[in-house]
Amino acid sequence: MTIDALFETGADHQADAAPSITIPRPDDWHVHLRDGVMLRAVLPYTAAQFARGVIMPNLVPPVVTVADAHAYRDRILAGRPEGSDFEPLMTCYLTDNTDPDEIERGFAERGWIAAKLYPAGATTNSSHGVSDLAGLAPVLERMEKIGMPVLIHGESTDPEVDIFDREEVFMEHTLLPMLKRHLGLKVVVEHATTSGTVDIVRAHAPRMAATITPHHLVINRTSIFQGGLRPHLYCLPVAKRESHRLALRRAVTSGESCFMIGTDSAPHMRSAKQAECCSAGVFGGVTALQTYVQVFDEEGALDRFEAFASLNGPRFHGLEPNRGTVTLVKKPGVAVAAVPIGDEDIVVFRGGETLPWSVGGTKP
Ligand SMILES: NC(=O)N[C@@H](CC(=O)O)C(=O)O
Repeated sequence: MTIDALFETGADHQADAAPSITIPRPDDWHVHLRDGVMLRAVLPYTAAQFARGVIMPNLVPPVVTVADAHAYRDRILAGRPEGSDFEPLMTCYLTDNTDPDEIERGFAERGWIAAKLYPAGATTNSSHGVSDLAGLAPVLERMEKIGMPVLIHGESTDPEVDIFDREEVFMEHTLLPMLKRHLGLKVVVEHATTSGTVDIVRAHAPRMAATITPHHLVINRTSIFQGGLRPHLYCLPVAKRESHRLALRRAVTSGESCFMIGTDSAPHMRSAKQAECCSAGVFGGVTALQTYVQVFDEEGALDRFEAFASLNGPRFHGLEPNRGTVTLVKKPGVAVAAVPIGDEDIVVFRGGETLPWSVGGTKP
């Protein structure tokens, strides 16, 4: 990593004068690319920011077989912009009927690198998820044996549980017992949102890790209601109170290897967000790196950005870091406000706002 802080003055040198940071190209360890026209609309943004992406399998119908994963991977590769070398890392969607042999076959063939566990009904397109966690034990045992990580959407689906407590209840009642039952299982808690979760992850590292989104580092639950209801800030797990946001910022900037990028970029059409019943998901793929690096800058931790962005994820998954580099520049920039799709569009998280950091050049 190099940090260039050339505080030259003079208009001619304005671009060169901006502080910048160059790191190995980062990966997005949690991204929803969808399919069809939406895939083709959003993929260029993720491919511009990240070298690889762990592709969430919650399509309709979900990615459950090795054949499904191969076919979806081919559609992603075909949807890449000209010249892009973006590499999709596939996942499979666990259900009550998942066959441990199919899981192992996909992992051995590198058809997928991990399996995603959605408790049934927890979030968008999770109705085929796992309703009987005890019944999943043979699958988790197999994954433990072959060293295949499970990526967990960690929220209780009990409708009696307050929505702001669902992650905490899941951790206490489901995740901690699961970790005890499967002592060798590699686990990623996806989109961690609470201080309790990051403490649990720390306590179980290195076999455990967490992805943390850009939006959970910059918004809290009050943001969702600031001046009125903000549907484009609604996602699951829902943002928590300020003390949790601050704990997440401490976690990502701590330098600990168990925290990694995972944008949870989750595009929904504007009409699905600005609706009587708003879909859950924040479309953060366009402004992810600008947001993460801003947070590290604000926390005085730019020297730790490389580990979080580019090294921790590959290390957890047993992959090499990327060879190319990306340069981020402390130069104000404005991302597109929305990405058009036919007659509609998808609203971009922090799109249209002046952000203090911009993405500079990428070297393959
Ligand atoms: N994060 C979200 O709010 N939504 C995701 C699903 C998920 O990861 O929970 C989506 O697919 O839209």
